[in-house]
Amino acid sequence: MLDFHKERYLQKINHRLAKFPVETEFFPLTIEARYSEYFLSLLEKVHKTGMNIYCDLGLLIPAKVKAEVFGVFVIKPKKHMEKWFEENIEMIECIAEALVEMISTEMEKGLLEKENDMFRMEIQHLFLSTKDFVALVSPDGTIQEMSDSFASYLKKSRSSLIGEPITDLISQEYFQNIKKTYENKDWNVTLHHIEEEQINVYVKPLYYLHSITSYLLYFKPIQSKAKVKQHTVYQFHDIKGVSHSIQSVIEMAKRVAPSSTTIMLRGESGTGKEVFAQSIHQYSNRAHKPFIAINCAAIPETLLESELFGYAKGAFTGAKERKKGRFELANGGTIFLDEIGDMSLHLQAKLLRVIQERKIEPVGDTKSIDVDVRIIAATHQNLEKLVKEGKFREDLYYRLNVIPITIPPLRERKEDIPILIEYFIKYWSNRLNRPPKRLSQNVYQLLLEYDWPGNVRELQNVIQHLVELEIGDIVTVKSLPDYLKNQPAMNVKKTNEYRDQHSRDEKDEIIQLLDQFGRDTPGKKKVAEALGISLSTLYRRMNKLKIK
Ligand SMILES: Nc1ncnc2c1ncn2[C@@H]1O[C@H](COP(=O)(O)OP(=O)(O)OP(=O)(O)O)[C@@H](O)[C@H]1O
Repeated sequence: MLDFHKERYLQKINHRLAKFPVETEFFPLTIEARYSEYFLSLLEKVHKTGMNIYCDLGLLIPAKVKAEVFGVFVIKPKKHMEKWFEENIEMIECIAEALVEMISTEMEKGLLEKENDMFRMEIQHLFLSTKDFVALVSPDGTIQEMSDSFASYLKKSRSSLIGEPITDLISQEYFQNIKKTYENKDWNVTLHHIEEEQINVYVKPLYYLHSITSYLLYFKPIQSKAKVKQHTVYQFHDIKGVSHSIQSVIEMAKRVAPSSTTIMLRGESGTGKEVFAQSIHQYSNRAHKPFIAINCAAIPETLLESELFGYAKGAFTGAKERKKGRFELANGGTIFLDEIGDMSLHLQAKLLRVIQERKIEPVGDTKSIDVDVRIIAATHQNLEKLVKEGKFREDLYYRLNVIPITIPPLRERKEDIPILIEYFIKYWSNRLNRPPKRLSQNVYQLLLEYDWPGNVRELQNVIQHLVELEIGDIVTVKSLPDYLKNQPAMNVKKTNEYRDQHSRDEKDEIIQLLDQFGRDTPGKKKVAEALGISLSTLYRRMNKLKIK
């Protein structure tokens, strides 16, 4: 994205040319057709050739970034100075060209820095979002980056590990072996932090100009010992929201949590179904037993069967030993069957038997095993429609739908947005090690007006993005993703309470910015820029809010 500060650059040129009787204007390539055809054709010519043109309108110099023309500076004589201009054109051209060149260099540098920042951010994002256990280590053994999931696996925070020596995790001897590696190698290591945990580490040295700049280490727990996630992280107090609708859902969930009744969680994607499932488990007397989650849509049918019910030794090629299924692993605790609407009819029949008989039959085994598991199912689909279409068994539907709990979409409980914003800002600032930011009034407004099709998960992602991207203390509209910036004006009916609170917030915000940037015109210009509004709008708001 091009960062062209037109006013600043024009000021720069005019300042340097101040002692000459000339004036400068800048024209982007996309200007309105109110200019004469002659002038437009000149602009086009400069654009196409990338060369200066001297004509009766003045001197036209192309403004370029990375050899691409993005606009044209026009330097023309002041009134009655045409003759002087003509006589001194060579000197003016020489100075002006050098100035335009300087601007280009400055912009290219800015662009490069921006690209570097973006690249760094993308890399960071990758390490934050990948489920793989990876670390980037410098040749002296310092951890430069580490995936969040690997840090969680080590029960540490990612930021506390970055900058630390890798030899805190693996032995010095292994690290020396890694350094001797010049191709992908596969080592078997024992991590210091996890007793008796055998883990494979693959090494990929990264080169720049024939020398190693870092090592990418890819850790993989040895399959037979790989653990299924059994712990929960959420409890009811983690469910943020003040709306009547979310509060009554929490109340209902708390009421039914202690018993072992089957629960069906309904709600759009990202509304918090898994958060509720974990909280219900934590609130039940099974809390100290396992909570096992499985996403029925994410695993192919053949695998899903053995994942759910396990398999006997020799059940198929590769089944070298008996494997427990998730139902068995959840024994005494809770199983969370996410995206139940995506389960095949064949597996639905098997699941129905488990519910009716409280027994499971591992694949390739004739003996069944007793299990005592509470089932919490979830779906974003319309199960009634699936039943009608013959895609979901009616008998299973009734068995699962004993207690349906529907979590409302975020757009129907907008009162929850402010508290969620505050919560996620705190969460991501801590997690990313950034000072907490504030949102400008306009950003706040746009977030309140947006429809949130991805619900709380989407809001969380947006806030993460803002905390990561914004350099200043206040997040302005500029930093919002385009789809939020450009949303059509919505006719959200704000309650008076909202409006009052917002006026107070807005007043505080403007006063704080004025204190920061100053109350003179340049200061106010900066305030307006930070708020993403024009100077005149700022004056109007100051008047309305009685700010002196
Ligand atoms: N009320 C809430 N308070 C705090 N965080 C929430 C809340 N609701 C959802 N979240 C967060 O939003 C994200 C999505 O939640 P979750 O995975 O439970 O949604 P889901 O309904 O199960 O989504 P999907 O159907 O796509 O699996 C999680 O990171 C969770 O922490």
